[in-house]
Formats: sequence, structure tokens, C-alpha cells
Amino acid sequence: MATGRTHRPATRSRGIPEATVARLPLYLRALTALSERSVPTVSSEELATAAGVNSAKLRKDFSYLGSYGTRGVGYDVEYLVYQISRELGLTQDWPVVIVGIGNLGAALANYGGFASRGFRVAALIDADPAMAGKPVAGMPVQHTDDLEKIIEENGVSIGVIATPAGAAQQVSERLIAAGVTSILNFAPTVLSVPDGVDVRKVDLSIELQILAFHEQRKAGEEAAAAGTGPVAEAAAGAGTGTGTGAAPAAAVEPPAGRAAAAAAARKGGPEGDVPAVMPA
Ligand SMILES: NC(=O)c1ccc[n+]([C@@H]2O[C@H](COP(=O)([O-])OP(=O)(O)OC[C@H]3O[C@@H](n4cnc5c(N)ncnc54)[C@H](O)[C@@H]3O)[C@@H](O)[C@H]2O)c1
Repeated sequence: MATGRTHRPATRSRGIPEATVARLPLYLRALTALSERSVPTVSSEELATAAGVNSAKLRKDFSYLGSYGTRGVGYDVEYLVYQISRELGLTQDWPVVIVGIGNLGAALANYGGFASRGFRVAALIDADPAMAGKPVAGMPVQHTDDLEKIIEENGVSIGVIATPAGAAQQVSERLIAAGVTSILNFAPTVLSVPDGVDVRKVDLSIELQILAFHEQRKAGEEAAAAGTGPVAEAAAGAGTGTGTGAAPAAAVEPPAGRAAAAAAARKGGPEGDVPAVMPA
């Protein structure tokens, strides 16, 4: 919730719930696609389907923006694009720095989607002296010695960390001391940051682990339905006394941690809004 965020700009002071904020980019992506096809208006049902969100939730989310649509007409696409962009702070340019220009950092630097969404990559920074001056995505990599100067000169408030996990905390501390107040962390580690600094983390392997859980569960269900697989075989073995050492039923149960992860994933349910980017 927006409590404790009174230092934020006025646009956030109306108390838009964090869950709504997290869905605004989904609406914006769907609306941008409609706008590119010159679609003038959209119903809440159509937009909800395109964004992968339930329509009642969408209407509630838009009520926080003061946007109620017109009965029988729907929502004005261009106006909603503007409203959501403004709410997300995307009507201004955000310079970002990427720290750690290895495989991932270079891929991020080359990704065109940041600039088109208002995020200008202002600098690429790496600790390896051999990288300094080398062009990546048409921009020379700069050495970490100059990190503070780069942040200050470019007025950077958002930093992206793509260093090895062991370096991420120290990098975050330098970024924050230099004035960065928002961090997107790709390193697989939990960052400890002071109040007032927002951290989002991206971990694709966690997403894959959640998918692996669902795959395992589906395979278990299919085997149970077909009367085959470890559970059925163990049951059959127990009945006849001819068990062949098949895994006991517990072996096909997901471990508790994964079950919790899957439960969290299911909370998103049919809305498909389990994010790859999460609050740290
Ligand atoms: N979140 C995800 O889904 C995801 C996916 C892939 C990789 N990763 C993580 O991203 C990170 C980078 O992966 P990679 O494959 O690009 O590694 P990499 O080894 O190719 O690149 C790491 C870069 O960081 C630089 N570096 C090291 N210490 C630094 C420091 N203190 N300051 C600045 N730069 C420093 C290195 O010189 C190197 O260029 C790793 O932590 C990896 O686990 C995350």
C-alpha cells in the first residue's frame, strides 16, 4: 500500500494499492497494442482479456485512476494510455545505468524495449578494466571507478545490477550512496537497502522452478488418472505384496517449499499475473 510513502510525488498520494500499480503495466502493454492498431475505444471485458486480468478487477483498478469509461462505448484507448503512463511516471525520461556488462548486462543494453518505454540507458559500468572503453550496444563501457561521477552527471535514479551475486550488495551500496533510489536486481541475492530505496528483483530460474512444479503435478495427475505411475504402482504393490521398490506416494508429493511457491503462483490464477519481476 502507499502508506509511508508521503515523500512520493503527489501522483502517488491518492493511495493506489501496490497490486493495482503492478497491473498498470499489463494494461498499458495491451492498450499500446490497441493504439498501434488505431483502435479508438475498448470495453473493460476486451481489455481485461488482452491484459490477462479479471474485468471486475480492471474496473476497480481504473476507478483509482478516476477512469470509469462510458457505458456502451468503453474506455478511450489514447486517453487511458496517457493516464496510465502519467500514473507510472512514464511521461518523463528516466536515465538508467546498467552495472555488470557480461552476458546479461550486454543483452539488456542491446534490448530496444527500454528506450521505447522511456528508459534511456545513460551508461554501462563494469569493474573489469579490460572492458573499459569497449563498445556495447553502441556505447563505451565505463569503469566502476567512475560510478559516482556517472550517476551524478546523468541524474540517474534507477540502477540495474547484472553483476555476480557476490558483488551485488556492494554495488547497490555505491549506487545508493551516489543518489540512486530504485534498483532492478538480476543477481540471485537479496539486497539490504535503506528505507526509501525501492528494489525489484528478476529471477527467471524461480519462474522455471514454479513451472517445473506444475509440470510435475500434471504428470502425477495424468499417471494417477491412467492408473499408472509411482502412486498407482505403489498402491497396487501394497495390495498384492509384490511391490517392486517403486517410489512411495510421498515421493510424488511436491516438497513444502515448492508447494508454497506454487500456491503463490496460483494466487495469480487465471489472471496470469505472476510476475517475473518481484519486490525484493
Ligand atoms: N535474474 C535472472 O533471471 C538472471 C538470468 C541470467 C543471469 N543472472 C545473473 O546475472 C548476473 C550476471 O550474469 P552473466 O551471465 O551476465 O555474468 P557474467 O560473468 O557474464 O558478467 C558479469 C559481469 O559483472 C562484472 N562485475 C563483476 N563484479 C563487478 C562489480 N563489483 N562491479 C561492476 N561489475 C562487476 C564482470 O566484470 C562481468 O563483466 C549473475 O549474477 C547471474 O546469476 C540472472
